[in-house]
Amino acid sequence: MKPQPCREGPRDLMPKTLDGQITMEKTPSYFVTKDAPARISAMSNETRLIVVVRDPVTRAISDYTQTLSKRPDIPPFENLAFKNRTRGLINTSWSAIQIGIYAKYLENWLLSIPIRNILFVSGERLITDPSGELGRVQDFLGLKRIITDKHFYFNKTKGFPCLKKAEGSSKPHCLGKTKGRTHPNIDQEVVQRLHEFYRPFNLKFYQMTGYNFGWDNSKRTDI
Ligand SMILES: Nc1ncnc2c1ncn2[C@@H]1O[C@H](COP(=O)(O)OS(=O)(=O)O)[C@@H](OP(=O)(O)O)[C@H]1O
Repeated sequence: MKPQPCREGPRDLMPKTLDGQITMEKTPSYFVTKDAPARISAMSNETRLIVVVRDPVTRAISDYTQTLSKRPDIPPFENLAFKNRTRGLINTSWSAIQIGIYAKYLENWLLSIPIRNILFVSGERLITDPSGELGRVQDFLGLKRIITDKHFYFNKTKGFPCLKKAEGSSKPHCLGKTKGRTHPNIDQEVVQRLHEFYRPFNLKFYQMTGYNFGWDNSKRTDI
């Protein structure tokens, strides 16, 4: 059977772009969607990807916190994270755990997209140095560095950097309530076991991207 033309592909859903304009689309789940790389590559070989990654252990806890906010009756993180806690067997079929195996997903992307077309942004540095990370984003997209540290301030109440002025307004703007939630306290032994679990995958990811994200307490190097 011949493949049918894809009608509702990402391109059909995007606004028309004039020369000199860049259209951006943000769908975090693309990173872990098997067919996304080939479909995006078939759509245009000029597509650039920006992937924000954070320590997979924190990511798993953040993912759990998000689910917990919608379904407060779910079991504790510690129960979901293991297939067998006594034996320290991690439940890799739980999506919160699986998505953090970044190297596995990146391998699939690299079958369709050259690594030079992918920018990896450190989720940790996006918080500690938002203008630095956004500087890299602007360079990667071939844009003039318009956004600088002058645009941000640290909001103590939110506990995160916020914009001094939102676009089209003179008022400060922080991200909404669903960004920067307080995480539940997780048993430190479980956190430790998860760090051990991710370590080889993280090291592979550092090798593939050429950047040590510093999630394994080893020396961090700049891109
Ligand atoms: N400036 C600023 N303000 C608030 N939050 C910030 C900021 N920069 C990065 N972060 C981190 O972004 C995390 C939420 O992103 P999401 O996981 O919802 O992103 S997405 O679902 O992939 O779109 C969110 O994760 P949680 O802390 O677990 O809520 C934040 O840690």
